[in-house]
Amino acid sequence: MTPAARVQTSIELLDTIIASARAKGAPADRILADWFRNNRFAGSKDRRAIRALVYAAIRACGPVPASGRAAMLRLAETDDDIRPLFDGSNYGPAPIGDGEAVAEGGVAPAWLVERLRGSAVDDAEAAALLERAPLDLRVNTLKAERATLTLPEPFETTAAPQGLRLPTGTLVEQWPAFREGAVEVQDTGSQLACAALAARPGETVIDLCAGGGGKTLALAAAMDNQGRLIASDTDRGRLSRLAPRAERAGATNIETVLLDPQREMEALEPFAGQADAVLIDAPCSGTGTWRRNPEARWRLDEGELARLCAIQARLLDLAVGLVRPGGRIVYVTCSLLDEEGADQFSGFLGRHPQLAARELALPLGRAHGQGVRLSPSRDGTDGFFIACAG
Ligand SMILES: C[S@@+](CC[C@H](N)C(=O)[O-])C[C@H]1O[C@@H](n2cnc3c(N)ncnc32)[C@H](O)[C@@H]1O
Repeated sequence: MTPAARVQTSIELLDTIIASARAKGAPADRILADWFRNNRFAGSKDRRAIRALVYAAIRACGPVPASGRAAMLRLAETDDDIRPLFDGSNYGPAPIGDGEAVAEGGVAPAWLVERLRGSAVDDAEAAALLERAPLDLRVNTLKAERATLTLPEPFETTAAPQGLRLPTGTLVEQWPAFREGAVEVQDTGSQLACAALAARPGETVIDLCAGGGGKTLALAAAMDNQGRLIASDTDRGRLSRLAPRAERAGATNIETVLLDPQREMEALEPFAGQADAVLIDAPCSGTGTWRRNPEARWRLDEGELARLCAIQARLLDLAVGLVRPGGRIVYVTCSLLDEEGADQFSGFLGRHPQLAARELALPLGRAHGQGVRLSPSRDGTDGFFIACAG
């Protein structure tokens, strides 16, 4: 493909991604993967270039752009290589017309920028939410140790006890160490969220929103496979991905429990008052993960945010009935919005005066409200709010 044809293809893909974001349909990654599968004439260099163009255009536009072309024109304002490719050549984009609409730039839609400012996220911190994330790994101590592990490519260690960092795009899935379960892909912030729970061998631990089990596997390793680790979620599809991952990781103490939304306690009743620790990795807006998923800014609206906040509050209250006296509840969101983090947690403590915030000794982050905030600009991790009550 010519460079101009790559730009035009990216514009058309952006049109599909924009329509899908408005309709809450397939995510950008899936749309790209489908296009690559159905258009084999695009070679690996074309695919790489198109992916880079599409994601750079998504990052360049704050609010949802009117069209893929307007989004690409926004990117062209900061990338001098793109503008000359609007040359009307075969398969390339038409020349730029006088006064043609250019999409709005910025970090996010205006209402969301306001909410971030109101959550003490300054402009530099907000901009860092859109930088490209490195690739972080966690060494799985059920199979290996960071100090002695050898890998095919050089790596740095991170502040997480078993964290490694490699350049974005490293193809770790092909490494024997990955296939054998010695390493897992996991952001350093996520690793620290697990460390905050300080799960110990022999304990009863509930990972209430386990999803595909990214954090469950880290908890199993911290527990050295000893004790009970209950992984629950309302999403059957996500939860079903946990078993093969656990097998690969050599994690043997995990029990999965599928929850009925609104009636979660029915399936969790056997564990009422039993848990030493409950991790709530709550569903949230994901503002802290825009580095990986910049298009999420276009999918969120105020109604959805309010809906997520209501679920978070309900899950926090529910966890109180699961912990034994003296047990601990760790609340985590990958968001920098206070309504999902510091304010949500304070509201929770206000409703449960028998509980108090417990101090977290994490190697990164800074105190925020009654918990800790991790941010891409200061900590080099995804954005998180993490707090512990007991
Ligand atoms: C942030 S994700 C969890 C990610 C997961 N812990 C990991 O590390 O890979 C939030 C999860 O909460 C789940 N969820 C949503 N509503 C829930 C509810 N009412 N009870 C339990 N889980 C819920 C979602 O299905 C989603 O998997």
